Amino acid sequence: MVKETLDAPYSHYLLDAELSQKVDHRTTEEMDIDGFTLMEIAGSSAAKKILQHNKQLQHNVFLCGKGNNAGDALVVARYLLQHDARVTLVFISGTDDLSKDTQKNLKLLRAFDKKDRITIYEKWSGFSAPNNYNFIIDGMLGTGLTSDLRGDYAKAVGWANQQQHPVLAMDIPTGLHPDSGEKMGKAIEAVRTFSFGGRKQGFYLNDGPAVTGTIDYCDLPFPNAYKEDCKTFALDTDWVSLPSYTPGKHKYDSGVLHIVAGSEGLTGAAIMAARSAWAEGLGAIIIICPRGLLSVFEHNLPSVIKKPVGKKEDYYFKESHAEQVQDILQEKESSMLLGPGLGRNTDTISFVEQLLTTTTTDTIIDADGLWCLSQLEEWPKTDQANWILTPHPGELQKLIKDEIGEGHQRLNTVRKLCQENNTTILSKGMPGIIGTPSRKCYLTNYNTNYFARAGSGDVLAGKVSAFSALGLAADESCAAALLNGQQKLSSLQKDTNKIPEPTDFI
Ligand SMILES: NC(=O)C1=CN([C@@H]2O[C@H](COP(=O)(O)OP(=O)(O)OC[C@H]3O[C@@H](n4cnc5c(N)ncnc54)[C@H](OP(=O)(O)O)[C@@H]3O)[C@@H](O)[C@H]2O)[C@H](O)CC1
Ligand SMILES: [K+]
Repeated sequence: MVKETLDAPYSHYLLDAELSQKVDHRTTEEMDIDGFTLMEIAGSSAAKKILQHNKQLQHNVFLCGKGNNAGDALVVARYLLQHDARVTLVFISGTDDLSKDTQKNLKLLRAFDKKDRITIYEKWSGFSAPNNYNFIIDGMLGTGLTSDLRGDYAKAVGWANQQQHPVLAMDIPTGLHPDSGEKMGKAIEAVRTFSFGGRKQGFYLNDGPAVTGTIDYCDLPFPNAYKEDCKTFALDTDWVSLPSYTPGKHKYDSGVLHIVAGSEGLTGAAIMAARSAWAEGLGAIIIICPRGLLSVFEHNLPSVIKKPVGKKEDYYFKESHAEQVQDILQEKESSMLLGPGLGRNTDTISFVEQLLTTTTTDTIIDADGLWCLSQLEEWPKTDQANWILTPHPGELQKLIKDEIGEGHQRLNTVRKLCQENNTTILSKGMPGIIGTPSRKCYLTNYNTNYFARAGSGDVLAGKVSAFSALGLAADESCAAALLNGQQKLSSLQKDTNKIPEPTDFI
């Protein structure tokens, strides 16, 4: 099994609807903490955060469904009422069928209203918005969403999204699927989402990032052990430590990376990857290339050692080169980056197959290396070899020989592929997904669309390979590379409005 070392704190566990409901259920059943208490904790912590940021609240509109999500909103309403704000409640499904705890909270809210400051609409059709108000609070649907938005729910969401007033969502923007991040017909476009007891996986997939706004995590007293089934985590700089540079005594003590790359006309990718890896402080980078390309690398990469294979007239890798490459790899303990600019000759596919069949070196496979792999009937992976694959969506599709779809489907594909092949995958796209052999997946929490430019993939592959060569485990190498990109992006955005170029991430 590939060694995995990422260990997300519980605050970075991303729940799906099933796990949310299971954790909720176990807490009420086994810990004897009733749902009303959980609702009070959820709603009161959201209310306190709202009041902290907004001292002058005069009037707020609450859109309520009939389940417990509405109960959370009613708790918020009570706190705001206590701070003298007026409250308009709209019950999309009326009040006859409210869940038990939501019913209780409505009764309690009414008991707090001594100054006639609450207006209640029992159905959507009669609702007319007050002239002036601060926020729309979305308490229509949470984890109980089961299908595309029906009837008046869809109308209420459409209305809320057209208003100038910001929408604050309870737990999940109504209409967003908690697991897939897809809009179920329509979804509330929130400026802030108060997420109770755990952020939801769907916030980071598909439409999720566009509609959740700022996510405020509100803790609930759920025992950590109940979350152990969780297999999806948010990747963030606050819990993954990036490696710091420590020079070794000798160049071969400080991390060695072999880059097996290049074919005629395709040397740029390897040059970008080598520069990117070199910037992380490796002791040595050794480019292994077909001998005919030696002068290109000599000219462009003075700090890099070159080990050409084959004859002067070889401009791409052939099967007969595999043994020589394997001998070079065995000279030094190292990681290998296989793929940048390899080209797509039939002989190169055989070379890749032959090399992978024999090598036990930790291998990062990118670009044409992935293409060659996709042409093979079976992956020639030895049990001892640790692989990291770094496909963009098109390459992933080729690898599985099927459609992969958007974020959620891609997440499921990556999870399955990693487990079946005992490999780590850094799946590029929005979000970036790291998949591991144990089925655990990590999702990036920033706009990775900035990397969708030619050359970015080579820079990223260089970083993953550098961190692997520096001794990080496969999952950590991917995480460090993605977070390295996030840090560079945020310092670039602080200093300038320039559209980031791949070289900015070196
Ligand atoms: N996680 C926790 O521990 C806590 C969660 N809280 C909050 O509770 C919600 C989940 O509450 P739940 O009652 O299970 O579900 P919802 O409030 O989301 O709503 C379920 C009702 O919605 C109807 N429904 C479902 N899909 C649709 C749709 N597409 N269109 C219209 N209506 C829909 C459904 O009614 P049916 O009669 O149609 O079946 C449900 O009745 C969670 O998200 C948190 O906000 C607690 O307050 C704290 C602890
Ligand atoms: K909601």
